[in-house]
Amino acid sequence: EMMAAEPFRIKMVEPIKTTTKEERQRKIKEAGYNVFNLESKDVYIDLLTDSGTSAMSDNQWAGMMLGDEAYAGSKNFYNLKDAIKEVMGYDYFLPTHQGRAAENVLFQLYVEEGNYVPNNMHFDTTKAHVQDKRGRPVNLVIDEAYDAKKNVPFKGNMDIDKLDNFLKEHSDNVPIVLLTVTCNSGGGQPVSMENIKEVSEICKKYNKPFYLDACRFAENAYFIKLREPGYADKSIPEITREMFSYADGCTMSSKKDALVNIGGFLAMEDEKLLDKAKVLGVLYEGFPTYGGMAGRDMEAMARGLLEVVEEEYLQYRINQVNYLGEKLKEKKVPILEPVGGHAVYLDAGRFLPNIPKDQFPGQALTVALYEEGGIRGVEIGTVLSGRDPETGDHDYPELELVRLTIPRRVYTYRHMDVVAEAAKIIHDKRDEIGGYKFTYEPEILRHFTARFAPV
Ligand SMILES: CC1=C(O)/C(=C\N=C(/Cc2ccc(O)c(F)c2)C(=O)O)C(COP(=O)(O)O)=CN1
Repeated sequence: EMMAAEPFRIKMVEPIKTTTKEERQRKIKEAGYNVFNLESKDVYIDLLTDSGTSAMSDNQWAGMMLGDEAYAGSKNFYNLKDAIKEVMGYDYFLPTHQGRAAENVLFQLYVEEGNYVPNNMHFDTTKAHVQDKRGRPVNLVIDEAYDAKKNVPFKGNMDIDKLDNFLKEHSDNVPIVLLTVTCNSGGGQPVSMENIKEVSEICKKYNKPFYLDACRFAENAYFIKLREPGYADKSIPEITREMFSYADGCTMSSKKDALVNIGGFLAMEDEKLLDKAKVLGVLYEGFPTYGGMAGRDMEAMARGLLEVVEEEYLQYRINQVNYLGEKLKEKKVPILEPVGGHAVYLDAGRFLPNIPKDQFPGQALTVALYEEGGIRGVEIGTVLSGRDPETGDHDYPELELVRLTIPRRVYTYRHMDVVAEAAKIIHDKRDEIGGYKFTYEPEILRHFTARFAPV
């Protein structure tokens, strides 16, 4: 059947400027070789994150004009409640200003000093908020997740035996079990419905609350439809409702799979939990019918949740990310396989094998991408991983990656070609690339504001 083009036409554009290589070399030096310190105007193709960077639809923008900014009982809150019910099946939710705010509330309710919190893989804000409550994040993803060359359909899966054994040994010290869909730290890899069901059964066996980190739930559902037997003929909402039916609730950063620039929520089945969450919501986010957002933001989010589960959108979204991955593979640039739902992850460890982990190969490749093409990726490796609180040494992750994160409905296939070309040019001269050292290393979430120098 005919190939499909983008399921939209473009009504407004946001001009971007190219810069010269000399300008970029000066800018990145001034930024302490940390792309988080760059100004957006100095970035040509910004692949730092898919979080909050989506393009909204005309339907969502129209919703921005319908903000009911009542302090309590905003109609946008009720529209959002209906959208959450439609797509996730949950009756109760607490709006928050973004995903980490939902994590903050949930973990304050559940996590106490010394607790373990199992997850397939914690992303860094989830890890940071568990640690902020003196808990210990534990990653129990399947071993294949750490083999960048292994092409496995559901690489985000929790290792069920590991989880069972962990709970057998530590059950009294585990207040809650999380599952991140898709698994960002592992390469935007999906979790199968069967695995979600199995995690749910184990949590019931040990009587543990089970929450999904739902940031990229729609992309996860699309992979289930494509790859899992029995789901090819199901609609995306049928699949998403089944996913959430196995969990007690979810944290959600709407900045990803709700197609908005700000916002999030904590959703749950249990009204009593909502009552407890509301107390913290009032303290940290705002009255429970706005939760740190304007009414207009909630309206855009309600409409975004209904749009993100549309199949032709997901087909376009997943195919565009995969296109970049295929282009890079054609050019022999090492990437993590299979290509993720929201990003292509360059395998900096294989790309720059001569740079030791404590000289940050991912950081070196991120800097090179900016200098070569004005492209901003993000290091997902030793820098992001931070230091082990017990040993004080770097908390070395298995993989040294650079995430090329594709915003939703923003860039064209031509932009993908430019990114692949820049990566190829760097790959051809990779022996000239050296490592980096800290000149300033902050205490927590160091990757945001750290400064580096070439060793
Ligand atoms: C699976 C998961 C996330 O991916 C996530 C966020 N992700 C970001 C933004 C980001 C966050 C921290 C960084 O060091 C970073 F460099 C990028 C991202 O790009 O991937 C959050 C938190 O959701 P919030 O951002 O709405 O609070 C919770 N869970």
